[in-house]
Amino acid sequence: MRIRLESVHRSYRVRRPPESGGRLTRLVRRVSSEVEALHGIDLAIDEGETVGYIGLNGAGKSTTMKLVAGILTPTSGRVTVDGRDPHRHRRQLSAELGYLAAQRASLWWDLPVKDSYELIRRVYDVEPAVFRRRSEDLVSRLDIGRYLDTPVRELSLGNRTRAELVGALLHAPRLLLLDEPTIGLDIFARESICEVLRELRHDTAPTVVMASHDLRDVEAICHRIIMIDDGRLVYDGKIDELRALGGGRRTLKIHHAADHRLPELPELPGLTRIEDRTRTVTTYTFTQGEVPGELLAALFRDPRVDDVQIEAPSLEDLIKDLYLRGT
Ligand SMILES: Nc1ncnc2c1ncn2[C@@H]1O[C@H](COP(=O)(O)OP(=O)(O)OP(=O)(O)O)[C@@H](O)[C@H]1O
Repeated sequence: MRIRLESVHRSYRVRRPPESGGRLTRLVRRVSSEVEALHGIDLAIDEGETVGYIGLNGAGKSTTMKLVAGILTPTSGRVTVDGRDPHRHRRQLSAELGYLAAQRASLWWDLPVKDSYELIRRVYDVEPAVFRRRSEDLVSRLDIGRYLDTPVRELSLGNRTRAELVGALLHAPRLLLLDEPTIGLDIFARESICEVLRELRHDTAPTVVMASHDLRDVEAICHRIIMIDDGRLVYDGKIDELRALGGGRRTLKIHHAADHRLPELPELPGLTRIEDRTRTVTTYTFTQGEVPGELLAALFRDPRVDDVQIEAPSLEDLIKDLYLRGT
């Protein structure tokens, strides 16, 4: 499905104790004010794209997801999904939408997992044979077969999230909104979820928007990153383009004996010592091609140097840079 946001603003009205006044007044009186969560967001996501929507706490990610799902309406501006207002056409949209959010349970809390799935089948009118094939496949890939008779409320967070993901995919949605799908999960739960999401691309290829703090998941699933900060868009591009922003930048990490004084590295353009050095690791950044081979050879020959690593910056480093530059 195609998502468009045009100059979208969204604010919330909040009621707070007044700034001034005695303790009693502050206890009982409330004044209204507005919190602006989104300040004019423009974005376009096309059919079948997999987008990581990232931002710090309170940046406006969940607000955007709720606008796209039609749960909220913008204060001003326009949101459309396949050309339609998702709030006004919420019923039609729900047939095409899978929405998974840590704070929003879709399965029935007191029912065994398999009964919730049967209810979903009926709500979305999925043909029994198609439903059986799809549910067996998802249940086995997410490894939750042994919990099908367990009420949802008794599941651990990891198993509940896996069960919720099956529930969100049973009707083969064309749009999948994932709000922090792997938060608090162990490595096995995260990996099985990421694998299923990755395979979707070759299967039903829905449009996927995943809000996440976890860049490993975003890297594993998404081809594009949209980054917001304090309700404003600060980056929109392919992950490969973001990596290219790092250019030939590399880090040189020298692992050495505690407090070993390294020979002074020559003053080279672009070779910068990083100040977070520990007693056993000293780090520099440099531009590829600007650290001479003989310097590396000298480091390798030094008996008190244990290891020398040259690395491209991680996605996390590049994103930190973007925040520092953009704010
Ligand atoms: N129901 C609400 N009432 C009042 N303010 C709200 C409400 N929901 C969100 N906000 C405010 O809007 C801003 C954006 O919140 P939002 O939940 O969209 O951010 P987020 O990027 O999803 O954050 P997080 O990563 O912490 O989940 C924050 O300042 C938040 O406090």
